[in-house]
Amino acid sequence: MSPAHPSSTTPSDEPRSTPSRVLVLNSGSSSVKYQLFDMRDGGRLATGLVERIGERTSLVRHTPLATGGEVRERTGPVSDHDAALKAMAEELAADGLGLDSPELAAVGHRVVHGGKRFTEPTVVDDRVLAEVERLIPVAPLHNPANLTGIRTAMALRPDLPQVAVFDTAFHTTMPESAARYAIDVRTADEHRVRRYGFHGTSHAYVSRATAELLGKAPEEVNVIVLHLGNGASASAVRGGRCVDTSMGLTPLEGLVMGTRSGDMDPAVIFHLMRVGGMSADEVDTLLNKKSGLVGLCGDNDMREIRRRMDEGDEQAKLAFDIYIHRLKKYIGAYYAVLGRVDAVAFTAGVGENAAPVREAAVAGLEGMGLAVDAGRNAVRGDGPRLISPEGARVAVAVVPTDEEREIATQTYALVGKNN
Ligand SMILES: Nc1ncnc2c1ncn2[C@@H]1O[C@H](COP(=O)(O)OP(=O)(O)O)[C@@H](O)[C@H]1O
Ligand SMILES: CC(=O)OP(=O)(O)O
Ligand SMILES: [Mg+2]
Repeated sequence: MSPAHPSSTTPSDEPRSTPSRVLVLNSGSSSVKYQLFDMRDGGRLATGLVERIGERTSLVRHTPLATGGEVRERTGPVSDHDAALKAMAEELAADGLGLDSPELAAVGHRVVHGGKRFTEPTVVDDRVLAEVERLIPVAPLHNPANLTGIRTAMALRPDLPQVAVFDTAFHTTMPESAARYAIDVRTADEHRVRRYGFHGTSHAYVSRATAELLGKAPEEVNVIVLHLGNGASASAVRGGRCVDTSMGLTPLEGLVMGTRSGDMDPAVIFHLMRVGGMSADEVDTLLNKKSGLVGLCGDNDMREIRRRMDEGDEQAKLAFDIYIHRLKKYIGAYYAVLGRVDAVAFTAGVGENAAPVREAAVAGLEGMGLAVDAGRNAVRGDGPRLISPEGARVAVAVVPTDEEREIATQTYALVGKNN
């Protein structure tokens, strides 16, 4: 692929090497996170985020790792995703790492909903854009932001491959018995109602990294992955392939999350509409944005919930107990689905940092071979680590996820293959 523009970062008299940088965009409903990688050595050149998009106090934070410069941070209104991506492009350009760089090989995008069709990372063309757009009704918080990210990057660098890496892809191996809801088959098929699952890039990465931690090949191990971030999901991975996951048609099903309810009797919705007089949109907002931990106790950050619990706050304690109860149910369910479990891996913001959550989730499961060693659980660290006692039948581990690196790896592999 030939670069479109000359760049200030590469003196014109130097021979140009094959482009080896990948920019990864993870656009959420109100934030854009980005990372720039040099794929020759896997080094991170820059990372950044734009938060609270659409508010007056949006935050832009850029960390120029390549130059070793100071973290740059500013607050002020960033009106929409388009503006957020322009802010990102400016920050990168200020470090000589702009999108016009001939060293950029591709942009990798996290796309949350890819339906049933996309089982692999895919170079974006009009057909892909149309399909991601068609799926907006089942990922209203995520797919529109993902599309804006792709379109803006395309406008800035029309010559560059844009690669979509789908949250749903890893889960397409689920058997029909796990993927189907027990509803009328014709209605389900007509409206493509089935369980797709999300956070797949993280579940794939963490299940592989867990096998590595155990010194085994992915094909040899069965792992339960607990991705506990603001959005949260569990998966059952047999020999490297996903056989069940807790999120469904949309990222609302399953575990208790920061702002989402997770599982409940679907009749709650009819009840709220018929008896509570709420509209479909109001119930949607209630369950996606005002439920979960924030709905139960007013806070969605596990740090704040633990702090309140330390002060004897009963509401925070109940929210924590409900969160843990659901988590434990999924561990049990996936143990049964897998039959044999080699490891349970905790990951994402809560899973990697909240030792009390890990301890409580596994408490009482000694009969299943699951236990946490208090000393090991209390150790803070960056890398994958075991927290189960020596000689435990089932390994319990903390395995930090790295969705951006995984997206970069998949993007670079695909672009390399196509060249
Ligand atoms: N030190 C910590 N202790 C407990 N919980 C933490 C800690 N750091 C982060 N978290 C939790 O992680 C959440 C964010 O997780 P993250 O995986 O970054 O979410 P997302 O990618 O969905 O935005 C926070 O809302 C908070 O609940
Ligand atoms: C799919 C999903 O829930 O993503 P996130 O955790 O980034 O909101
Ligand atoms: Mg996340």
